[in-house]
Amino acid sequence: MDKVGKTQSLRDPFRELYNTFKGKEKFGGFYVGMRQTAVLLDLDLIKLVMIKDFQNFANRGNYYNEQDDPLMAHLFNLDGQKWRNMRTKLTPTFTSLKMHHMYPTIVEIGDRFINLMNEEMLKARAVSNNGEAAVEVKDLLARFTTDVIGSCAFGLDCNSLKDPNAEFRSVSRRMLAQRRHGPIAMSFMGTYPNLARKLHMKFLPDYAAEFYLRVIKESIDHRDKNNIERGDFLNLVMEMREAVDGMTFNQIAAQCFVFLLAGFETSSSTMGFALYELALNQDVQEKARQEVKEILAKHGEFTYEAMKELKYLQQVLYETMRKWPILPILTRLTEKDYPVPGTNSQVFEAGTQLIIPADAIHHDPEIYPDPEKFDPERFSHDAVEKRHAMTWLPFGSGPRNCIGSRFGEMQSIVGLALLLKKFKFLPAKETPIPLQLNKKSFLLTSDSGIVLDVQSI
Ligand code: HEM
Repeated sequence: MDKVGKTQSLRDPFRELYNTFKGKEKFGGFYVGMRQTAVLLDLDLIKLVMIKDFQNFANRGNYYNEQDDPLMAHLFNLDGQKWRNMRTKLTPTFTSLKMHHMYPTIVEIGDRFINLMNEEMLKARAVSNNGEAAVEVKDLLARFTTDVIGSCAFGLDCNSLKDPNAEFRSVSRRMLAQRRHGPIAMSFMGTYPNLARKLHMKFLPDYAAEFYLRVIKESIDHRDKNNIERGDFLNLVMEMREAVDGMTFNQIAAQCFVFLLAGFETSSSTMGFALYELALNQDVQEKARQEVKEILAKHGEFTYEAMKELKYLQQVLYETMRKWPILPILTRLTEKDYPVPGTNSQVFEAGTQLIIPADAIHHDPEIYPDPEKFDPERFSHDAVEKRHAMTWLPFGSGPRNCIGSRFGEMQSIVGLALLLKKFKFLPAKETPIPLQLNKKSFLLTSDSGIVLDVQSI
């Protein structure tokens, strides 16, 4: 583990551990500081933890300090009854009906995104000396998803597509690139949360907290002053102020913060990985493009129903998320002592941190033969039916899974379909093969963006 952040990324030690002990043990263990940690190696045990015996593993046990760092008391970090109440309140955000309503906005922003991609391609070609138009696509994708989540969830125009240095995008970019603390302080906060809170230790950099709190406050004030009701996420959380157990401004702001952050970063990274794989696998790219063209010709325009018919593109997305799960490991905390079924009286003691090595499972050759191969056929209906339910975990699983999975999937499919219709993606001279990962990030992300040769078709 001490190589993580230096020569290894977070996924690497878990792959090693999984590959060494899988099939021999149901779990492997070590200590992080004073905390007992078990890495689950058995799919049935993972299913028990995430679904069947979920009541005993509902928490993640992440550090947050509500007093000094209020934005971090969000759904991903909350535990216990606070999490349960909040999850119930936020669940209606992405019902089918709401997704249907948001869809035209995503396509509209998508069209602007395509224009921007075109401009960037022309600019790159104009300065190229080898005929390539080498474009860094990941930041463009993040500008697309920032505007989508800003608009769909908050009715905000984040302006990221028009202006690359728009405050919204630049603060988010800086915050994701730099951490407030190094690994020692992070481990201290995880191991001694109560002491860390007494020491007023925060997670978020102050400039980011100030920015997000200001933007969220301005949005709420604007809606209050002008009596605006839009039926979106912001509306939903604003209504919670009036409930008997009403939420404070800081509690609302924390949920807005995590929806903004998770809304753009996860989907844009996933789409970046998808384009990278499509550039290296031209046959897959062509097949996906043909599907997009056929479905669009059939429907005449890119409607919600048309999007739902893009089955092969969905397989491309699922295979991308198998190879490149944005959260390479998932975590749960043991609440009460748990005798591990099928073992010789082994017990997860209360307080044991459990790790589900999603990335390692996704690369197990016994589950996915030739795991480095990018093969969307792995996600045909029949192939999926034959696999254990815990073999694909990009959105986690069970009651604590990703609350925005359907929205993330929808915006990724729309973005990819619009891109494939207009552009062809190829590796550029400076595209690193294999892709280099950012070793300091908790999230799986490429080291220096994703540069591809973009051609119009
Ligand atoms: C491709 C896109 C996305 C990926 C790959 C992704 C992945 C994940 C994963 C792996 C988890 C942890 C699940 C677990 O522990 O079982 C998670 C949780 C979460 N995600 Fe996503 N996510 C995506 C999009 C989104 C979007 C669009 C939103 C909101 C707008 C969102 C909001 C959240 C929140 C709030 C949680 C915490 C849920 C809880 O603890 O109750 N995610 N996500």
